[in-house]
Amino acid sequence: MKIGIIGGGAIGLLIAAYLSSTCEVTIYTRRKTQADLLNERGLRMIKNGDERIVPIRAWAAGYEKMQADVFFVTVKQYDMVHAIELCNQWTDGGAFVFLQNGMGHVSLLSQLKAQCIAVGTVEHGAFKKDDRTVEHTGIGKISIALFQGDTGPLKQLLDVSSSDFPIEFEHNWQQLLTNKLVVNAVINPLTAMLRVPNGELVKTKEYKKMMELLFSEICLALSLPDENEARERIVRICERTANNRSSMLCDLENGRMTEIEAILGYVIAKGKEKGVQTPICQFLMNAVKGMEGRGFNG
Ligand SMILES: NC(=O)C1=CN([C@@H]2O[C@H](COP(=O)(O)OP(=O)(O)OC[C@H]3O[C@@H](n4cnc5c(N)ncnc54)[C@H](OP(=O)(O)O)[C@@H]3O)[C@@H](O)[C@H]2O)C=CC1
Ligand SMILES: CC(C)(CO)C(=O)C(=O)O
Repeated sequence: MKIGIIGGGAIGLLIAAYLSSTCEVTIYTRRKTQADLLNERGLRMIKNGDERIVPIRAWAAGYEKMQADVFFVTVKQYDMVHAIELCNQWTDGGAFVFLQNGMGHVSLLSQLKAQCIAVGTVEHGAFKKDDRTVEHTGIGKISIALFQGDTGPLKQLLDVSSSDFPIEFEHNWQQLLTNKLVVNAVINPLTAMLRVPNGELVKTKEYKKMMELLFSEICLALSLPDENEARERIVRICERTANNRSSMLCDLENGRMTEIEAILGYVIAKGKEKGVQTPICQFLMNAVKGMEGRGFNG
C-alpha cells in the first residue's frame, strides 16, 4: 500500500516511522532542505529512550505529482488553505485523511477535488526534535471517520493497523471531531494562559473551577448531548497526560502561531449562531492571540 504524508512535522514523522514497516511511504515536506535531510540520513524515532533510524523517501511538495493510495494531511490548521490547493494541483487520485485538531479545516474540505475524504483524531503525543527526529511521547491511537465518498482504499489501513500503532474507524465524523474539540477547547487555552502542564488543571482547586466555568460555556455553545461523558473525558485526559505541556502552550513558548481560531474560534461562532454568549471563550481567545508570536519573554 502506498502512503503519502503531507507535512513532515511531529505527527507526519510519527506516522511515517510506524507505517514504513508495512507500506511504501513518502513524506511530502514544505522545505526541500527537510526532504534532503530525510532522504540522506533517514528518520530518527525515539521511544522510551531507545532510538531507531527508519530509511524513508521524502520530496518537497509542489514540484511534481504526488501519488498514493492514502494521503495523511498533517499540516497545522493555519496551513490548511495552502495544503488543499497543493492537493488539488498535485494529486489525481487517492483517499485523503485530515488529522488536524479543531474544526477549522472542515469548512475547507468541500474545496478538495477528491472522491474519498476522511477526518481523524490523533491521541498520540509526538514531539518533533529536529527535521528528521520525532519522539513518541504518549502512546495512543488514530481514529478515522469517513467525511465524504466511500471508504475505498481507506479499508486497507485496517491491515496496517497494529497494537503498537492502532488505527480505528468510527462511524460519525462529527461526533469524533467534537469529542476531541471539547478536550482541546478546555485544556489548551487554559494551560497556555496559566503556563502549566495538563495535570495541574485537575490538581489545583482554583484551576479546576476555571475549567468548569469554561466547560459549561462550551457545552451550551455546542449543545453537547452528554455533558458528564465530556467532562469525564477531559479529566481523564488531564490525568493521563499530566506531565505533558499542551500543543498550544508549546506553540506559545516557541513563539509560533497557535490553532486557537480553529478551536475556540469555532466554539464562539457556534455560540453566535445559537444566540449563546461566550465571554470566557472570547477572553481566552484574545489572551492566546495576544501572546502568539512573542515567545514568553516578548
Ligand atoms: N503533535 C502532537 O502530539 C499532536 C498533534 N495533533 C494535531 O496534528 C496536526 C499536526 O500537528 P504537528 O505534527 O504537531 O505540527 P507540526 O507543526 O510539527 O507539523 C506541521 C508540518 O506541516 C508542514 N507544512 C506546512 N505547510 C505545508 C505544505 N504546504 N506542504 C507540506 N508541508 C507543510 C510544516 O512544515 P515546516 O516545518 O516547513 O513549517 C510542518 O513540518 C495539528 O493540527 C495538531 O493539532 C493532534 C494530536 C497530537
Ligand atoms: C490532548 C492534548 C490536550 C494533550 O496535550 C492535545 O491534544 C494537545 O495538546 O493539543
